[in-house]
Amino acid sequence: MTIKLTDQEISDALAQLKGWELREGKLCADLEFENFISAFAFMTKIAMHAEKIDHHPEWRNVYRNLSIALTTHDAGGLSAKDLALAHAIDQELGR
Ligand SMILES: C[C@H](O)[C@H](O)[C@H]1CNC2=NC(N)=NC(=O)C2=N1
Repeated sequence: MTIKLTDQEISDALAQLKGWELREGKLCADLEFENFISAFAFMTKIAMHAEKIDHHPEWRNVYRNLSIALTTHDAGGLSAKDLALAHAIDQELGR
């Protein structure tokens, strides 16, 4: 069972993360790319990383837009794994 972050831990983490916000208990970001292929190429890179760390995003892609929501199913909320994946996504974005 993965340990769920406390509200304080989440608040502290959000202060470190730019472009992410808490929505309905999930760590969310809305991204816009140059075109569909750029968005999908990004998703492919993140998919490979997610598989490597065995932690997967919930996401919705419409054309060049990608909405990401991170949560840890077996913690019933946010865990350190979500923060790590958010940082990996930001690194891939170069932000
Ligand atoms: C069986 C498999 O290891 C688990 O389902 C992993 C895979 N990826 C996961 N991803 C996310 N976001 N939350 C999980 O609890 C989770 N658990």
